[in-house]
Amino acid sequence: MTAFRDYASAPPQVVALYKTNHEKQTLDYVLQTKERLKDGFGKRLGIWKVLEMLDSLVDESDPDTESAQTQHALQSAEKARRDKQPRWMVLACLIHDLGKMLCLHGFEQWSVVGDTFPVGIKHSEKIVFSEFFSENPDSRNPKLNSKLGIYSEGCGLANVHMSYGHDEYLYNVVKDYVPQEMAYVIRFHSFYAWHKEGAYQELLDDTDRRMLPHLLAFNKYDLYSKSEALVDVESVRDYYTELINEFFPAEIVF
Ligand SMILES: O[C@H]1[C@H](O)[C@@H](O)[C@H](O)[C@@H](O)[C@H]1O
Ligand SMILES: [Fe+2]
Ligand SMILES: [Fe+2]
Repeated sequence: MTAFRDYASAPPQVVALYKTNHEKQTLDYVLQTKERLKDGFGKRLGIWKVLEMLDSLVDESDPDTESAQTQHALQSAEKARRDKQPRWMVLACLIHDLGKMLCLHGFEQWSVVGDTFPVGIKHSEKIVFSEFFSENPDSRNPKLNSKLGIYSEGCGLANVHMSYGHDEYLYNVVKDYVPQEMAYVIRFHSFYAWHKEGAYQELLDDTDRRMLPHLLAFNKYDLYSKSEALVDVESVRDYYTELINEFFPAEIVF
């Protein structure tokens, strides 16, 4: 593998996913979906169990991995663990994509995976496949298509509606159990137009500036672990169940 995130030569399913995602993720869609999932699916599950449930889910938006999500989680976490990252960071790596279990509840991949972006504001050209926003109805609404849109300068990303997907869903599920840094990394890890490309500076507040280094440290494990050897699940199970138990009760509501 030569480079990660090479969307210029991405396979057709990646392009198709982003086309649908960019056309359908409107402010209305996001508000409705947040309301619909505000209490999740009301199902009590253990974190490790959800991780195992993802062992046949392959992310169609990702040009860099054909492995199932259970492996992606373990590869990211193992890389962070080898680097002696704090325990919260290793756990963040392990669970950050668990929100993809939305796919097991009938959500189509365009509504679950891929990079995220703010809605209710002009779409930045720094978002991958930004040309597909021409078919998003919000692009034709002058109120939603200006420099600040529905937001005010420096309002902070916590007050911005992001396109809905695995990040926002999981943030909502885990936010009361984990440290702020960890919740933040989970919520914004797919917002590459900001954390990698520097777009949307006008929305940031001090919390966002304080959290950015954690997000960038995390991103290294999320992205650059994808070409590594597969992890033998049984050999790391005890280590990770102990780590999970340090932060979470046996079951939480998904
Ligand atoms: O294709 C990937 C994948 O869906 C990741 O889970 C997400 O966090 C990334 O932003 C995206 O580029
Ligand atoms: Fe992700
Ligand atoms: Fe990931």
